[in-house]
Amino acid sequence: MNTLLHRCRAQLPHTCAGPDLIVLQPWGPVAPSAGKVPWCRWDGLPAHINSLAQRAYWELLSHRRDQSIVALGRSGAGKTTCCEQVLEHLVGLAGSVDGTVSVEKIRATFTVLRAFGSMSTGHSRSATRFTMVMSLDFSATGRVTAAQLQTMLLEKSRVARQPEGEGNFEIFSQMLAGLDLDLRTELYLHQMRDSTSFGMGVWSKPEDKQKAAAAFAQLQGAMETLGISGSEQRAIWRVLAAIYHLGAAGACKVGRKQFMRFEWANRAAEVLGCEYEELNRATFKHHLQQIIEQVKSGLSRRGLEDEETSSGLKMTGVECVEGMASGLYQEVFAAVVSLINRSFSSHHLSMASIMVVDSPGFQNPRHQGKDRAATFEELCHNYTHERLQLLFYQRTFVSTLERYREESVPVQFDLPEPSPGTTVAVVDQNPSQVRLPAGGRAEDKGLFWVLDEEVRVEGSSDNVVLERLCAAFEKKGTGAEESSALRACEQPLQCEIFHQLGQDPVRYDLTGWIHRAKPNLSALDAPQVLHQSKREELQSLFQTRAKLPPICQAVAGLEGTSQQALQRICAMRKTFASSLAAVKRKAVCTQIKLQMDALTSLIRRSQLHFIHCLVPNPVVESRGRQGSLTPPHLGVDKPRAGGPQAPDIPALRVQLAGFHILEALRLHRTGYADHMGLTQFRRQFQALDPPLMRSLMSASEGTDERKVCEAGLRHLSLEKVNIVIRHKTAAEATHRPGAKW
Ligand SMILES: Nc1ncnc2c1ncn2[C@@H]1O[C@H](COP(=O)(O)OP(=O)(O)OP(=O)(O)O)[C@@H](O)[C@H]1O
Repeated sequence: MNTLLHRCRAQLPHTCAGPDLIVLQPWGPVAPSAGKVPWCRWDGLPAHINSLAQRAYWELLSHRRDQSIVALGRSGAGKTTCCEQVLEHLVGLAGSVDGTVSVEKIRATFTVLRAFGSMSTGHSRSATRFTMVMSLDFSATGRVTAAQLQTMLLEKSRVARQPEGEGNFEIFSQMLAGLDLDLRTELYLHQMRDSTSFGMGVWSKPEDKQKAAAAFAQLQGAMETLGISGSEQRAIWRVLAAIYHLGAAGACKVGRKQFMRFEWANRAAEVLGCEYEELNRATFKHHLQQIIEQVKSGLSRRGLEDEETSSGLKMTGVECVEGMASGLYQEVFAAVVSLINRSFSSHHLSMASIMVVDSPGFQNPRHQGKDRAATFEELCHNYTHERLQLLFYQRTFVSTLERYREESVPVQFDLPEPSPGTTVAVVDQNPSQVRLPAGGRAEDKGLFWVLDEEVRVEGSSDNVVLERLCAAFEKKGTGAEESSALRACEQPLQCEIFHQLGQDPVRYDLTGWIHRAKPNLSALDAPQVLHQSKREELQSLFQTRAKLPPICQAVAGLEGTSQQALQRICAMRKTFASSLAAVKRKAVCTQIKLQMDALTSLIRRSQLHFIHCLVPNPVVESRGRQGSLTPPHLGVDKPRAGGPQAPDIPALRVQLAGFHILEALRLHRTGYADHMGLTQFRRQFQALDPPLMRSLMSASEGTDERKVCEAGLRHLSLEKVNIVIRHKTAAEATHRPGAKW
């Protein structure tokens, strides 16, 4: 038997509501003095974000349970800034066992991550383009023992292709502006191409180039703080320079697949420390590359045939070069993550961890006043965001109501509708893996599955993908628009997904998506080029990645020595192992879903805290666009003046409603804010009244629990505490205090 004590809300006037924290940026998406964030609220009180960090820390110490802090919100709402602040605060508050983890190193990590993983977009000057979990491990005495960074879902295709008006990863412009002359000459960057390569090295004003050079100096300082040696840094610049040369080399658009400008391709090979022919083969001649590898590893011809079939549509020369560039970038990014982890690793024993999760924010071109439809990459970021939102929904509403029901606690509250699961299903529903909603059909697959299937069908097209999607998810008839999660637009190959619980629909253009879902064999061959480099510094930097199973290639940070780190790595690998067939098929879209599954499986067992970041005054919310259904509250066009602006109330309403914030507050007020098991109650109140605790102890061994508890609580003047007696669930029965769930 297990007694649970519910504290009434009336006794807890200061507890936080369902959403742990709502952060409102005072200055809008771009700070007036970028870099110096005014960390104060409207009323000038100290920022609340530190209180949330503190609460997670105390929960970790008192329950000995892992904690996760997840930031949610639109792109540019301040999630990364919040995550950095949380981590800095935790490290400053708890202190480190031996100085392995320090506030300076956390800052340096974010400087490095911003350079390698962010870019300037219409939403933000530094928009994150990957998802990360930064874990801090704590000892039993509450000090930080180690940290580990894991990253996934890097938008690597950005290296070669950017939407109009948006930039490449910041590191390229920083490096091209800031490298010293000697290194520049060594890497053949002293003489740049007239036209830009992959959109790199473009500065609209001379000051921008100066700023980029200053940022590069800062980045080098941060890398030194993290113990990244000069030779490791040079190895990184070599790969980045090679990507630049590949962009300059380009590919012939007609005839044989080959580089268009031989001399630039030759430079790429030289800085990578390989022969031109090797690079040429890895980029264009995958068939030959596979034969060589299979002869080396002694595999049969059968495996080769599978590979050929899985390549689906034929790749063009341009796609080959782009794939090689993005594959190289993924490897360099992973190497940077593992260097950061090296700097934070230790062998000290840890009790539990706090994981901080940051991901690219929700994005809709309409927020920037743009008329274009969203891209496949934007869909992937929106999917990531909604998967995390679904976690919030399940924790805040589904689990809480389930607990009330199990414990027969009367609470008048209906599960809010719709759930973020509705739009998540449009993207990743697989009828063979889930119970279908009423009326659902076995062939109603989500976009990712449809794309992975169609890419293997000879002669299939984007149109077929859209048709299958509409047949599965578009509802027709009266009132369909309110309940549908998707609708086809008037424009060809376009559809609208009703994200954010229908509050913020995004119009997508599916042109070329079937090509996006195609495994890019050049990208898959890129690691080989690095592993076989003749340059020692490259070899030593990338050899450790060579030992990783290829299924985990897209996830970085799968190295670590401490017990906590190994547990996290194990949780991630398990997810990929569960869908080995898709991984073997190199199914691109399924792997996006698997990366998200890996992230959720990592944090699901921990106690979750959410930070909802809101943008108070988005650039422009556009009115009634062609082909898109704009809710009336979005139809506000506002001129933007300099300085702080008054908040845009309709836009804020959309964000609040899109998160179910008010419902979460309502459940918090009508339900019971806190609950506590008998064991924990005993631990917490032991010192207050030892005789009461003794009687509670005996109560759990068979006497009338309720009466003893009531008497005891009266004695402690806690009459409003609600006592529920119930049998332990199977999970609780196997749970040992202090052990992980
Ligand atoms: N509380 C704040 N007040 C003012 N400016 C802020 C605040 N938080 C963040 N900013 C600024 O807003 C910009 C975007 O912040 P940040 O990169 O943290 O957003 P984000 O939500 O992580 O965006 P994305 O999802 O695109 O990565 C930065 O220039 C940052 O300096």
